[in-house]
Amino acid sequence: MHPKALLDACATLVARVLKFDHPADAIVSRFFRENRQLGPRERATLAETAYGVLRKKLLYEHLARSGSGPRERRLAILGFHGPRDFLKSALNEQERRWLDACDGVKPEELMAPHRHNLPEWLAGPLQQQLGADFLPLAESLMQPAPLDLRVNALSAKRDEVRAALKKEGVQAQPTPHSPWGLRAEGKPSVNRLALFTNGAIEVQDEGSQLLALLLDAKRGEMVVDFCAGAGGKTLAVGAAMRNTGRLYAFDTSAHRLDALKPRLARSGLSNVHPAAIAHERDERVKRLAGKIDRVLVDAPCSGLGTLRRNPDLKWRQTPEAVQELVQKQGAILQSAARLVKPGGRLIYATCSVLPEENEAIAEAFGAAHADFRPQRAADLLDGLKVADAQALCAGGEDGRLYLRLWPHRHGTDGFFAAVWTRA
Ligand SMILES: C[S@@+](CC[C@H](N)C(=O)[O-])C[C@H]1O[C@@H](n2cnc3c(N)ncnc32)[C@H](O)[C@@H]1O
Repeated sequence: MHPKALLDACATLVARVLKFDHPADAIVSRFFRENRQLGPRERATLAETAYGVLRKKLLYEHLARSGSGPRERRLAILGFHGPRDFLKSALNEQERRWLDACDGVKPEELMAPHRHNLPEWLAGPLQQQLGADFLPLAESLMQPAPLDLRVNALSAKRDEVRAALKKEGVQAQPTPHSPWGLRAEGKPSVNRLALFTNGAIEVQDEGSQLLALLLDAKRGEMVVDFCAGAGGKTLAVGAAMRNTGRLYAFDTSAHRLDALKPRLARSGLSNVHPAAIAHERDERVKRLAGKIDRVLVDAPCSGLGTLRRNPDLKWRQTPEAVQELVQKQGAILQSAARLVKPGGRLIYATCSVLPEENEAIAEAFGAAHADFRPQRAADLLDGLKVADAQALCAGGEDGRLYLRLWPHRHGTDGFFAAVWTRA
């Protein structure tokens, strides 16, 4: 495709994602369906340009004020993902001069919002929470996430999968903490590999893998993944159970559970029982009360720990929506807790970085449920031989209570988990 035509297409896509009427990934997929002639490289440029603009929206809007021509075109130029020479061949002389001037702006000359690129309602609390670590977090949230894979412990060994990937031209390193993880170099498309279609690998952030590991579900147990969605964690838990016992995958969205089915078929698991529930107090939940060994509540949340993958979320979320989620999270955790049998384990997890969706929910639950004893996540991870477990945790008197993962510290999405045992 000619550079000029590609830049025009980028500007069109940027205009669409900036409407925020749908999630950015859905808008990008739709754009590709409408433009089937686009090759893989062009698609990568288009998607990364749109995501680049979402990641640095405040900075680019600030710089775009000084340019000329349509605003979306200026934003697409600033966020363009590709060689500078290629981009410049699509620009007129005036645009080239303007881009050079923009490239010359030094970070120290910028105002804080143009450096962190977060909405004020989010920047303030994060700054308060993190202090000097705020800017490193903001910077890490503007980077694309690496491609993490989870090796299906039921059917494959990590070293063998790593060697097989290498033969396919995919270089991958073992993830630092998850025993099931491989971090691929670059952005290889793994979906067409036999390793993927035969269920030996799934795409899953290392942080998600650690949540499933923390549940430590054993052979033959009764386990509930209360908010299973498309089953990312369900699949990891089912494999950890060695395809024995019974693993219920609940979710209120039948549509999301449908997406679990082909993944289940690939995985070779037959111990998973997906079930759509009407709400967290569904009859099915009541029938299983007090019978379950391990319950994972991967609660619906703001998703603000996943901004590397979903940069549009920072512009689409609102403080009001977070408050609604907080109510929901408390209610779901309380209902799901009823399932746990005496001696059983309960985990509350989110992929948010906000204390109100994390520690506050865990503390309120703990205060109201004396029969649930908090467990130190770091002790459990040590027991599972996870390297540097202490460094992955925070909270409690000794900083070992909660799993607390951060992109700038751990290279994962932002995750939180609290663990209890029922007395
Ligand atoms: C964070 S996502 C789950 C992601 C999934 N565990 C995974 O690893 O891929 C939260 C899920 O909670 C579901 N959900 C929302 N309200 C719920 C409720 N009241 N009871 C159960 N699930 C609910 C949503 O449909 C969504 O799929």
